[in-house]
Amino acid sequence: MTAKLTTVAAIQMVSTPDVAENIATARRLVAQAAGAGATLVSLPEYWPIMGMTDLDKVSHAEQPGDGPIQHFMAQAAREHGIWLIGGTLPLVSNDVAKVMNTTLVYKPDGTLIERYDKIHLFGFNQGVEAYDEARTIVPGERIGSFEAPFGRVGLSVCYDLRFPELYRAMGECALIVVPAAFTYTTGSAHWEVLLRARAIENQCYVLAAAQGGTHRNGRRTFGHSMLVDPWGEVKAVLAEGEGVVEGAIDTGFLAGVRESLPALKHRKL
Ligand SMILES: O=C(O)CCC(=O)C(=O)O
Repeated sequence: MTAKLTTVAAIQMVSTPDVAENIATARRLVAQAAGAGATLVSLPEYWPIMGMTDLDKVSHAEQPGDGPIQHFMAQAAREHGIWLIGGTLPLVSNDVAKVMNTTLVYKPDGTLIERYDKIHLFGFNQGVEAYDEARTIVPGERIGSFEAPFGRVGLSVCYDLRFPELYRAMGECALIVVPAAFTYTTGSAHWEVLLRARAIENQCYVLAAAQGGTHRNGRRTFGHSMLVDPWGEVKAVLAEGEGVVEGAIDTGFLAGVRESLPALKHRKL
């Protein structure tokens, strides 16, 4: 296979409770990424709505295939001719009190090609800081991936990053994406090491688009959107605030890492 270079981008946001405002921000940052040459762009987890209570996400959930958030994503993919990984948005679930935390993937012609519902729901209680996604989210049950021109792309969301068996179950991917809204507390301790570990053990690129900053309800997210290469090196990173992180997927480098250190072939289990 001839080596191929593809520019990819992670969008970092500090999303607000205002869906229209977040769509306007995403529109501007996706255009910036595409203008700089990215042909695959990922938005962060909960990019259309953050900084309220978790329960408020339920009232903003869209029906699959309908609503301003999905309309924007399909239109942005088509307008820029990019693969768009739509971070996550709240979609209605079969429980009226809960949503699915969902990644939708659009092809460059704006067609929806994949849906992944976050499987692992975050729970954390340190006394002053506590989260329990299971109160408002229904977990997904199906692994998500799709074929891009440079290879297979595996889908995961935020807390999923802590479960290496999910990535093994995807099969060999050239790229794993991790839209996230990591807490500042757990992110400063674990985010980079987990992303680099997933890249090293799966010998693939990892693109993580994050929320990064202080949201209107006072919640602080860790940011540090990044691209990690299959050797585990961080190629690009943005610590905090809105912006775009860009880098290249190099299939020649990927093949070289797998050839010189054939750990994936040496698996016994
Ligand atoms: O795993 C973590 O430390 C953070 C996860 C998280 O914030 C989430 O899944 O929303």
